[in-house]
Amino acid sequence: MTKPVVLVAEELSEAGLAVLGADFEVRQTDGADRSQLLPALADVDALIVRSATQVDAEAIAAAPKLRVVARAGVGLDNVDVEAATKAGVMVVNAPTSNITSAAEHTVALILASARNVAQAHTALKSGEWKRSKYTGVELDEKVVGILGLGKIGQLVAQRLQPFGVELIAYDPYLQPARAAQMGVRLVSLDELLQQADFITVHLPKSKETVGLIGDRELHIVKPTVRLVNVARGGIIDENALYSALKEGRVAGAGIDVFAKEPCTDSPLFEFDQVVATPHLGASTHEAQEKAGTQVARSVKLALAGEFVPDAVNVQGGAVAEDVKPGLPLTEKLGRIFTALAGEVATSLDIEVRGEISAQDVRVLELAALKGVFSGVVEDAVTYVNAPLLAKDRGVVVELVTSAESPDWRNVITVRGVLADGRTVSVSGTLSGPRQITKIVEVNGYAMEIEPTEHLAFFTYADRPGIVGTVGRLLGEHGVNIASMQVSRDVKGGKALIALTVDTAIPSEVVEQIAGEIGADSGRSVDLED
Ligand SMILES: NC(=O)C1=CN([C@@H]2O[C@H](COP(=O)(O)OP(=O)(O)OC[C@H]3O[C@@H](n4cnc5c(N)ncnc54)[C@H](O)[C@@H]3O)[C@@H](O)[C@H]2O)C=CC1
Ligand SMILES: O=C(O)C(=O)COP(=O)(O)O
Repeated sequence: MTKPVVLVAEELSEAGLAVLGADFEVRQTDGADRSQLLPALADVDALIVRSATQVDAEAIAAAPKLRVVARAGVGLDNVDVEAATKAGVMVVNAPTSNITSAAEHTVALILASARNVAQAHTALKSGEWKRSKYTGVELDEKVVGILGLGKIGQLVAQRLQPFGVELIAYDPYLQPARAAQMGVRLVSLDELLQQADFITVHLPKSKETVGLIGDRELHIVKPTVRLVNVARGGIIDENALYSALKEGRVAGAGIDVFAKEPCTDSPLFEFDQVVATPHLGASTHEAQEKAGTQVARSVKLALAGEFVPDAVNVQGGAVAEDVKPGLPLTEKLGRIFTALAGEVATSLDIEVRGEISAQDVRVLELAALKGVFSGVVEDAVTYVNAPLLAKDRGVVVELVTSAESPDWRNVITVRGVLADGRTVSVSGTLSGPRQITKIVEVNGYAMEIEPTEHLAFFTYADRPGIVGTVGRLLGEHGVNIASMQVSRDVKGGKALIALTVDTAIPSEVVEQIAGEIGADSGRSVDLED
């Protein structure tokens, strides 16, 4: 079997490569070079990048086999998540891998700016012993304004507290009480600009935040203010900052990120009071090891078709331990549903009953849809595009939960209404300490069978001799029965035979059996990949 191909388009830690191990063919390319990147994408299953690779719609279109884009770091502004979602490609990042490093680098730039470390260093090494020129300012009793009190903003706040600063922040998406717990007072953007002696930016780059600190804003700051940006270039408008520095409306700046990178000739470099680093916020051994191993694990999970907690374009977050075993079961229920229905339903209910309904089970809806559409569309169906496939086909999907489950501790049902009004349903459960999966209901008939690779279901008028006929016909075609169950509504009413068999039943044999027993319906289901 050929190994899945993982294209590593930027430097990835040894530890990350080690996690990928021997199960993958790992290729390297320079993601910043389009002429290398685009052809290299032709047959890759996964792509790992940092901030220098533009994973835009063109790159995604150049990668027809691509299943996951992994960003070994935080910012996803270089990945077109919408285009990836449309193509069914999962996008993951490593959201906490480098936040400590970014926060520490921020503190380094704040202190470097306050005490002219870089300028004095350069002067001294070129033979100048200048002390008064590089007189700085203390942090003690100063006001530090944090733009964006998210993961990194909060770590910066914690780290600056012991310096005796007053902390204020602008973040309209955070509760003031939560900020107060961290010793930070939430204020409006203008209040922050007017009050702060140091301003540090920790916002994501978005339509809203690009240019958030522009000309107007830099006219209302204190002239003694020092600005630090370890978030993304362009959030502080570079031209506006240039003018403000030139006109003495800003005292200094510490800049790690630029509107266009790499950047080696920014006009900002002409100012002695600007200390700059080449996007080094995440560049520590520790952060790179964490980012590399986290994304490598996510890539492995994604390519194995498993749930990936760090995925950003599919329901993320931790899946409760009790819910995890329900994922493969629910996907199988979806596939059985489609085999039984033989067509796309107009509406689908994913019902989760019993103890697990107390957990966040939304991911089970995705698993069901993945199963339902797996046999239907040509393209690979993933947790990412399954909801889009349902939407495109006008299938109304509802997740229903209930704590009540009279017969089983937990039951998951996929039930759908077809165009002619018929209802098709299939239910499964996980039982015992080993979480054995069982199908416990099909179209209203109770049963207990394992969802093995090959299944078949026949509905017919209840009468003697049917089991024998089914057994004989399968035997004649060399299909070995592993288990068989008969379930009926009332004696002499309708009955359903559920079979598990060792090999796939050819469709003509299914038809022959259905014909000989006068079945209303006969369906075989193959669950192997
Ligand atoms: N220089 C470097 O090497 C690194 C840079 N970064 C960048 O740092 C930035 C922050 O990262 P995290 O703290 O992990 O993100 P986060 O998502 O945890 O925090 C962002 C915060 O900004 C707030 N926010 C969003 N839009 C806003 C708006 N329009 N106005 C005010 N507040 C707004 C959010 O409510 C949130 O609290 C990102 O841009 C990321 O790409 C991250 C790691 C390393
Ligand atoms: O994680 C982030 O958002 C960063 O900015 C780090 O970028 P990098 O991985 O160092 O190219």
